[in-house]
Amino acid sequence: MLKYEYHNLLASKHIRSNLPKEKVLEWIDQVKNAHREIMAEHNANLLGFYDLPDCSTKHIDDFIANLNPVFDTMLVLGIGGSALGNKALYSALKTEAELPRKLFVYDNVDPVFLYEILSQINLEKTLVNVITKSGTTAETMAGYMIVADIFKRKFPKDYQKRIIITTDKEKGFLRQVINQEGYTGFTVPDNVGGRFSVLSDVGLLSSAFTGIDIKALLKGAKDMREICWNPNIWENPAYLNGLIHFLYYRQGKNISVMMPYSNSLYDLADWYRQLWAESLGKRKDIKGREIYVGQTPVKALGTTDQHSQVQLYTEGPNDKVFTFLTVEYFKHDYTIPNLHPDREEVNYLGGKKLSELLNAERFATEIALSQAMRPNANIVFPQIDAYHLGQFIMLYEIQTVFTGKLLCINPLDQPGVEAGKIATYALMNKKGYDQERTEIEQYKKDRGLT
Ligand SMILES: O=P(O)(O)OC[C@H]1O[C@](O)(CO)[C@@H](O)[C@@H]1O
Repeated sequence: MLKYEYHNLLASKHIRSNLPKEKVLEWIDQVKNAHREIMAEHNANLLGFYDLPDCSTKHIDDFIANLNPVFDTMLVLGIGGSALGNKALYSALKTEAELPRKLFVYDNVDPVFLYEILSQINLEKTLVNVITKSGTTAETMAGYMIVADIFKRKFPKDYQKRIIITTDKEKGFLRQVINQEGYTGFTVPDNVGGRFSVLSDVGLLSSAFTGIDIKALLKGAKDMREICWNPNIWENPAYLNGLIHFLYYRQGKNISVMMPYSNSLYDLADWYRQLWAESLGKRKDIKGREIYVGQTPVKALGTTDQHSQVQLYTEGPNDKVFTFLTVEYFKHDYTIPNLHPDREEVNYLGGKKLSELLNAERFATEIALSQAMRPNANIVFPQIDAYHLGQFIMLYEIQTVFTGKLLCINPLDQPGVEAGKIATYALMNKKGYDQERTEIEQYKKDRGLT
């Protein structure tokens, strides 16, 4: 299992913090309530992500088994929850698991980024996967229309076999496109929100395509879920970590830094950023009262950011909780040769493994932060594989929903994203947004922009 090391989160002789174990214990009743609410919502079928590890993957296995072997690349067009999990899994495993097929994810509308991707892939060998739960997201729609147009022109006879679409099972424009064009369709379950959907078809299909062991991924998630059903916080890392982050947040630690000591896990921190930010950053509580809550997630990379961020982390405002991601075993490693045995400046490194240096530096940063009274946790991956990634995903999904309960907000919605989407529609002349367009024109006038 992943190891969750939380000793540097609680006050001790090493961490002078305002969070002794006794303070955590004062919250046991609220934890029980939150647990009861989560169980009730799960029983009412509202928390679909809990059940994803039990779902059959036969449709994915069959699709991959029958796929034209010419395909060696998948291009995902999606954004947010329809992209970040796919990227995180692929980046984590592409080298460690020596994946046989490639994945590109176009999750922006930056034209140069699209050009870059299209100039690197062989269209003949590329399967396009358009992923959007709502089927309306402007960024994904724009990418879809450009790429589908290219494919239709280049492969007029069989473009339908080169594009697949993952979207709601009934709703939305793209479901109609699937039916009209004859594309193969995959489904984002109703009761699974975008940022919780990586273990559904959204993330499983691209993973299975690239060669990731999706059974192991789901098994990891399932094993972590078993642990995290437990209302006892000392045996439930999702609840304990959620509670501690919540209590620190109440003490003014507004920032949660996730710092993998592994380039392969850096995109996993990006996946976490969306999960934590979109789920917990809320203006209103569940009763509709304005509360403006949320802890800002930040990603940092060890050791790289030791030489960029750690000065701030140790001596700047004490407003952060840190989470290291550590890897015990790296499949590919190097021994540093003792190139200058008589030079003290470097001979201490000779004969050591790079992974040994990496993990020593991780531990050194833990010590430095602890000495500076900065609470920090460590999540240890015995190795980077699908099984442990599945555990990590389930751990953080449960932690996020649980923390949302403690904050008395709805961790499953994202009303704040709507304002930007509506303004974009108005600016791009989408039908039905005349009122907003008029307001924007006025705004531009007031700012002297017209
Ligand atoms: O899968 P969709 O519907 O295209 O949404 C993409 C992303 O956009 C959001 O709705 C808002 O950013 C996210 O919650 C979601 O993951």
